[in-house]
Amino acid sequence: MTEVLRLEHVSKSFGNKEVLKDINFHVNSGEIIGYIGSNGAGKSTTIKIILGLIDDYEGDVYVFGDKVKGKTEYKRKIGYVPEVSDMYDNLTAKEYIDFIGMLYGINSNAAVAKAAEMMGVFGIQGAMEGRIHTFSKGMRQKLSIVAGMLHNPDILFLDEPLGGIDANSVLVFKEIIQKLKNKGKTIFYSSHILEVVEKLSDRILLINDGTIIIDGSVEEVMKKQSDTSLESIFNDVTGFHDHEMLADKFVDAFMN
Ligand SMILES: Nc1ncnc2c1ncn2[C@@H]1O[C@H](COP(=O)(O)OP(=O)(O)OP(=O)(O)O)[C@@H](O)[C@H]1O
Repeated sequence: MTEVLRLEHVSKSFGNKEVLKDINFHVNSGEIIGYIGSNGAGKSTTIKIILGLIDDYEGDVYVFGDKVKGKTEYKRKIGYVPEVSDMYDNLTAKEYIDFIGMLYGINSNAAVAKAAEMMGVFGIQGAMEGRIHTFSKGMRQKLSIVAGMLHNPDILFLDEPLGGIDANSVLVFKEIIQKLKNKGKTIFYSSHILEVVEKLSDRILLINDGTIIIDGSVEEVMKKQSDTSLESIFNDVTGFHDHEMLADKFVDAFMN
C-alpha cells in the first residue's frame, strides 16, 4: 500500500471565521474514504485545498509524498467530480469532452471515443451531440462523472456524485467505485447519503466544526460508538437529537 495523500496541520479561515482547525490525516492507495460532516463543516473547503483551488491555507498537503502548495503537475493524478458542475452550457457534450481532454493532453478522438464508451455505460451515449443546457440534471451529472475520470486519475474526489442519477445507474456507479478500488485507485467520497457512504467506504472521516472527530473503519467506528448505523453515529457525535421536535415545529408553522 502506498500513501497517496497526507494533510498535516491544515487550517483555513475565511475572514475571522476559522473553517478548518488543524486537520491531519493520511490516505493509502486503494482506500475508499467516506468524508462526512454537517452542512458547513468544512468538507468542500478541505477538498478545494487538496485540489489547489484554495492555496492560502496553513499547514501542508502532500500528494504521493510531494508538497503540493503552488504546484500544478500533481493535478493530473487527481480527478474531481464536483457537486455542482460549472459546465459550459452552450457547448455540446462532445465539445466539452474535447476541451477536458485538451486540458489533460488527451488527443481529441481518443477523449471522445473513451467518453462515448463511458457515457454508454450510463445510458446517455445518444447525448454526445446535444448541448449541455438541454440536459436533465442526471444527464449533466453523468457527463460530469465521465469528465472527472477521463484522464485515469489515481485519486478521485467525489462530492455528492449521485445527485439526480437514476437507481440503475447508481448501482452501476457503486460497482465502478469498487472495481476502481480493486485497481488501486483511491476514492475520497463526500456525501450526505449516509447509507451509501456506510456501504461503500473502507474508512470514515467525520469532520465537525472544522475538526476531524472520527477517523476509522466503519466496523471500528460502530464498535467504538456502540451504534448500528452511520446515521445514528452521525446524529450522536454531532449532538443532534432534536429531529422530532424540529419536525413538529415545522409542521406547526406550516399549519398556521
Ligand atoms: N469562499 C468563501 N468565503 C467565505 N466563507 C466561505 C467560503 N467558502 C466556504 N465558506 C464557509 O466555510 C464553511 C465551510 O464551508 P464548506 O463549503 O467547506 O462546507 P461543507 O462541509 O462542504 O458543507 P455542505 O455539506 O453544505 O456542502 C461555511 O461556513 C462556509 O460558509
